[in-house]
Amino acid sequence: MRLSVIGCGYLGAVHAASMAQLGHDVIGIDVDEKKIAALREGRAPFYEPGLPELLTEAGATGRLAFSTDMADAAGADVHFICVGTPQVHGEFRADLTYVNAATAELKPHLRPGDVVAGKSTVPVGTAEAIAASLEDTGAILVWNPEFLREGFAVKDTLHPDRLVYGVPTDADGEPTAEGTRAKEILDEVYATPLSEHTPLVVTDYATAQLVKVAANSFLATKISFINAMAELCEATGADVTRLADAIGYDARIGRRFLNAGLGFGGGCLPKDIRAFMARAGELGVSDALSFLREVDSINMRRRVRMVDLAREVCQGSIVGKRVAVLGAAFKPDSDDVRDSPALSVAAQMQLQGAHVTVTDPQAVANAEAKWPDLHFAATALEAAKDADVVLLSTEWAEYREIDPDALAEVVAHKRILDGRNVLEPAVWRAAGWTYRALGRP
Ligand SMILES: NC(=O)C1=CN([C@@H]2O[C@H](COP(=O)(O)OP(=O)(O)OC[C@H]3O[C@@H](n4cnc5c(N)ncnc54)[C@H](O)[C@@H]3O)[C@@H](O)[C@H]2O)C=CC1
Ligand SMILES: O=C(O)[C@H]1O[C@H](OP(=O)(O)OP(=O)(O)OC[C@H]2O[C@@H](n3ccc(=O)[nH]c3=O)[C@H](O)[C@@H]2O)[C@H](O)[C@@H](O)[C@@H]1O
Repeated sequence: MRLSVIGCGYLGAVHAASMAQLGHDVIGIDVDEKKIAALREGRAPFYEPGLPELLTEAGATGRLAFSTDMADAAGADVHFICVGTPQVHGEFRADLTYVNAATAELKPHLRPGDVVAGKSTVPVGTAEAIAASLEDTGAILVWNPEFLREGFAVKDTLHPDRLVYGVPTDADGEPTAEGTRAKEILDEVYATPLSEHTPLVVTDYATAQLVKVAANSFLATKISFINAMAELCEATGADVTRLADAIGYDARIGRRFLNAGLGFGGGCLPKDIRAFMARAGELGVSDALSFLREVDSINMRRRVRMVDLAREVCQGSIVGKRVAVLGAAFKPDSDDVRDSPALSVAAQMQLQGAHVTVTDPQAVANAEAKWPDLHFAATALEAAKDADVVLLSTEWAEYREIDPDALAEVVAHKRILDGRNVLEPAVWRAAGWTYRALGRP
């Protein structure tokens, strides 16, 4: 099939390349000329494992092209909307400027029967408004939320846990004739994953939009739950990692997403729970989501607590202290620094008078662009030179496996803060280090 993917960021670039890999003819559109220039040369504009290979393979087939001109989307059977929906500065709600602009720019190029598939994460009600705005084109809007994780984006796109289509429905909630037609077209797009027995949920617009923010809210809640337990562990001398293991053996709870530490960041979970709260307020049901306020607060408290912990290990003050921060990305295997807990803590410590040097295997350039006042180093050993305290803030494999003796050679004081609860305390203590973590003795 002929597909267009509008917005070629972390979601769209992977979606475009993956769809070409599935055998479709794909045109990726973005307003960012640099991004499109890189993609045209078969280079990934950001770090995502597997994407460079996919771009090379799919590019070689001639099925994958990129453009900054929306007119090049004309003629596609399905147009995927993958533009950003960031948090409005200073408010909780989502900024729909890009979604609205992209659909308005696409509109003149739509033919009756074309499918427009929204993948961006939006407040419930957005799909209905877009469908109304496109009504006179005869195109059919489907809401097709995306659940990929950065770092696993290629695998998650080619082998998703589930697919969700929000289609036009009648008064009984059943797909209309247009809804059924759109489902058939999307089934063709996703024929390969569907043939792998990927569960498919076909529903109305409102449910499809809510599925996405409900899923992210649940994940955020799970992380904040274990971080709340970490606070209790800290007050009682208990170990949150053992607690997570023990409750995680209950299949109803499950161990995944129970890793306590610096909490969640990134371009999605924080802004999605806030936008969800804002939307609930507009709908007059803010009480239903008041718990998300606490989820957010628990999460943000972790960052503050980590700065306090640094102060504690430095005998009460970090002023003038050299702090090495291992990790800038919001999670390992990504160069994304949007709302990164690592950088947020690094910046706080710097603001409070510490001399902070940050390193990351992939995210230094993005981090430097966002926080030019911080110092950066290429490697952990370089960052840790003469450090009074080292903070492991993003659990990249190379930091999890770092040798305490090698690190000891370069630091001024052997003090390690394990912001992700991934180091073995006994090993570090045996090597003469002061080891501290959030929720672990
Ligand atoms: N990053 C992720 O892992 C996931 C993101 N999402 C959602 O997908 C959406 C996109 O997220 P990301 O890819 O992370 O954002 P991003 O910021 O990396 O990419 C958005 C892209 O849209 C482009 N764009 C903006 N206006 C445009 C227009 N009028 N026409 C064409 N392109 C335009 C931007 O230049 C940018 O390259 C958001 O709603 C996000 O919540 C959903 C699931 C996973
Ligand atoms: O909507 C989105 O964009 C995506 O948001 C998240 O994916 P992502 O942001 O890539 O990363 P996660 O793996 O969910 O991690 C988010 C944050 O939570 C933190 N985290 C994760 C797991 C955990 O146990 N503890 C924890 O603190 C991570 O360090 C990271 O900062 C969801 O997992 C995806 O399903 C969703 O599609």
